[in-house]
Amino acid sequence: MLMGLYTPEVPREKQPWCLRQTPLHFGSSFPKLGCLSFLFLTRNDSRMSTSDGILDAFLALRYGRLPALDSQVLARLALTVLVAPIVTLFLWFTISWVTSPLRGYPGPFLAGYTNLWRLYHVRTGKYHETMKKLHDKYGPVLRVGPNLLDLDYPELSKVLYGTDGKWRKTEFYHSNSAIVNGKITYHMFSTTDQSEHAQMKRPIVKHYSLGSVLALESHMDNVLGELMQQLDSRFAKGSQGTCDLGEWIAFYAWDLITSVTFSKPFGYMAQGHDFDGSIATADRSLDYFALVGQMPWLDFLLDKNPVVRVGPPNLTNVTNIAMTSLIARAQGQDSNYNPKAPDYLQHFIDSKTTHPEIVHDGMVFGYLLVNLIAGADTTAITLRAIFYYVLKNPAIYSRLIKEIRAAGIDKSNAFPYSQARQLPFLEAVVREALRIHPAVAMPLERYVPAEGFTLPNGEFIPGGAAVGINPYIGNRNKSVWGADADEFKPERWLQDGKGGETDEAYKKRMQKWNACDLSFGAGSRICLGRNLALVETYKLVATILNRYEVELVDREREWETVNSWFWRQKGVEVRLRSRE
Ligand code: HEM
Repeated sequence: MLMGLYTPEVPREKQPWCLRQTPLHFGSSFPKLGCLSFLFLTRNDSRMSTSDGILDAFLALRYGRLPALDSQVLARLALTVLVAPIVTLFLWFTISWVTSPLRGYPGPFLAGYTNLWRLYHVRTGKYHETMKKLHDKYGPVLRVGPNLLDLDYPELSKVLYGTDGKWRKTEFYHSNSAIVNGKITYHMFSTTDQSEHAQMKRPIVKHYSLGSVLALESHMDNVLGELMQQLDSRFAKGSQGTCDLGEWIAFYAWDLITSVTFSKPFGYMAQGHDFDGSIATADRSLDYFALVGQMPWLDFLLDKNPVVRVGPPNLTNVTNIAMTSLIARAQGQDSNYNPKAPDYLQHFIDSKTTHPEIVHDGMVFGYLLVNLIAGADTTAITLRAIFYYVLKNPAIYSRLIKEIRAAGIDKSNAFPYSQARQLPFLEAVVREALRIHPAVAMPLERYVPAEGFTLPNGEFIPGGAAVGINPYIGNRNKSVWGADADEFKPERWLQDGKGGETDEAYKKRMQKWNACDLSFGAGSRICLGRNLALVETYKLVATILNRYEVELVDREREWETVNSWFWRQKGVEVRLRSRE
């Protein structure tokens, strides 16, 4: 019977979308199983046997002929219609579980049985911690879903996240999409189609190179100027209240991304709060994305259904700003724009001319939204992690201050990137903060290519199974980073003078670590904005610490973190004093 239900001849990618979300070997059998459950539930009724009652009901539907059903039969039919889906689901999950090729992989029983298990753990906001404990218990390969393995093999990053595009993103990413002209439209981050992705990326990728990002430095300096002015007047001079630096970092990151994108800050720093609620709404959207991604078909029920839209919340103001800026610029009426200081909007509009066969207005709009949605919170998370860990460790703080102050940059100016980038301890701090607190802390899911894959421990994963490395797990793997992998130790990124590490050995170690560090992802889907994020980060940290003495209000207090794909934090409260 099982063989009859299984239809391996239908290629997985040709199966209906919702069935592709199911355990890989059993997906197309769901409707057959449903019919079987229905027949099973109706089998013993003397008055509505499978051969008469169901036939009658079928004829009624097909030819409009009313069957001769009495009330008992109708009650039985109604009950069956209600119970059949439940029985079907139960059978479906059970048979899938029993016959799954991933069945031998270790993990909690429920995880292998249903994705609801993962959905529950994502909902707690502590997904990464649970997974870390489970890896400690079960080892490097952990079954976290009927068709998903979480791998603690950071050395496989180059394979899973290669440049050949063979390991396709899973449908986890699909809910980050919109319906445009009646069609679901994905953007560069959410498309799982590698050729569509390459086509989207080609026209704009050069604008994210380090050289292009540095051409935006004047925008960044303006934003830093505004930040210093606000921090001076609100916290560092006069009545000295405490400053929620974590919150101000978010204002900075959002104002900066809109400045480099539209030549106009959102205005969070000027107003001193999330005045339009967009920052909070972005958090809610991420909550939706992280949850629904565990069972992607939910997005069709909650967001893409034609009747009532339930979620995620709309980023109305963000989309409005993108739309009005695009229209004003296209009509030559954008008073914020200075042609001598180009911005992303101009680059995107120009790409319509350089790549007319690919780029249209809808894509320009998509590029703008990706910049705003992917570029602000991620950078803010990294900056918060830097300040939190540095301020918690007085020795690290002193060493960093000494290095920054020795550069001799006037404290009333924004720190130039060219100078900040030459500070080795600052670099070590940035890299360590990205390692210990990656902005993305859930697995970067990919499908194993058709031929399958053999793990370093010799186990084989069949093609079509989903796997992922979670940057949080990989970045704390003790065999790569050492026994102290859970500690914040920037020195680990420097050449070990005391241990007598040779230049050659240091170079080799860095090569290995660079290949294992997934803080920005890797390969063809590596973070597009990493240069922008790093330039922003170096400049902000150096500027603030050059200008102010900063201390945590309570060095013993832990911050609060919530993991919704982005691992965001709350509570970096500081006192600021302008340096003499
Ligand atoms: C410190 C800050 C940042 C961190 C830690 C970060 C992290 C990441 C990670 C881990 C991915 C890979 C996701 C995956 O493979 O599933 C990613 C992708 C991406 N990031 Fe970032 N990001 C940061 C800043 C930015 C900025 C500033 C931008 C844009 C302005 C940006 C745009 C993107 C885009 C477009 C993708 C998708 C790339 C693709 O699929 O081709 N990110 N980021």
